Amino acid sequence: MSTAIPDDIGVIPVAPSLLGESPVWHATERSLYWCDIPGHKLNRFNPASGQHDEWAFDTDVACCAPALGGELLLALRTGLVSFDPATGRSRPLAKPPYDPTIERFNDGKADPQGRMWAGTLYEPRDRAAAALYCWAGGKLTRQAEGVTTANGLAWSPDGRTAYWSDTKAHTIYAFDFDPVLGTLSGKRVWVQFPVKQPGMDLADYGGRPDGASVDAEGCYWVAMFEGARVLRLSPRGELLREVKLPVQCPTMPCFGGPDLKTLYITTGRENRPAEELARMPWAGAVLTLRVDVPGLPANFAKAG
Ligand SMILES: O=C1O[C@H](CS(=O)(=O)O)[C@@H](O)[C@H](O)[C@H]1O
Repeated sequence: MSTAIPDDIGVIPVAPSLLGESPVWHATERSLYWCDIPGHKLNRFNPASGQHDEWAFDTDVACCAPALGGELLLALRTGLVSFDPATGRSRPLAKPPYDPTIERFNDGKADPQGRMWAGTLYEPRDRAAAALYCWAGGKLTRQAEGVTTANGLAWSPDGRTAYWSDTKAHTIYAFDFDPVLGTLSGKRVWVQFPVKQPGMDLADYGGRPDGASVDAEGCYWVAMFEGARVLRLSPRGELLREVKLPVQCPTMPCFGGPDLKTLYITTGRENRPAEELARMPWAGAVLTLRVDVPGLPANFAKAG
């Protein structure tokens, strides 16, 4: 029997992604963009008109950020590009700073000053060899390391705290962020979730921290991959709210709509058991939830 969809949860009427990620509300286009990483697609949906567009790539499309000038910055497995949705053309910006046969970009977004940040996923997952890179002034530089699956990048409303997570370690870190220099310091564990034990039943597991977004009160909304829920954490890391979802693998929430009070949540279905997909047929869809506190608007990246 399939899990009932709660009254407060909506579903965007678009075919499911294999692994939806990096939802971002484009304020000037009044549209939501998101990536399907292994599906090699970038999606755009305008909720007012119902128009859906998609663009296919020949590699993994990890994350996207709207850019000044109408383009988008995309972190592909094969490097960073500036993509023009009007023409479908990509302009290469930077080569991958890793071996793309075993590593790829993962979660990323623009900071409040327009630098583009993207973390990586180290696919052998046998050591914490993934890192965080920043694109600014025409250069891609390594800014943090020591994780396996980089995720959860977000900034506090004053732009002085940066959040970053390692999904595999079930850990969210906080850093002091220098908005002028764009540097991270003072790395500390901000929230540690219980790690999944071998053979653990998913009903007894809360999930691991995946993508995230911050609201206007500085609270951190995080998708709990395999935990069928999103959480709202206070700036002190306390649990303020849990929203149960009708899919096992939410991947990232973002705020959108003209009032920034719709939470859009990407989800995944890749490699999930058939029994789970039969029970949770919305896996891979983008879910929606109205919230009381608006989100911070998405930052626009600078291509150059
Ligand atoms: O590939 C991905 O997978 C992880 C989920 S897992 O912890 O590796 O199982 C997800 O967090 C990540 O965002 C995604 O790109």
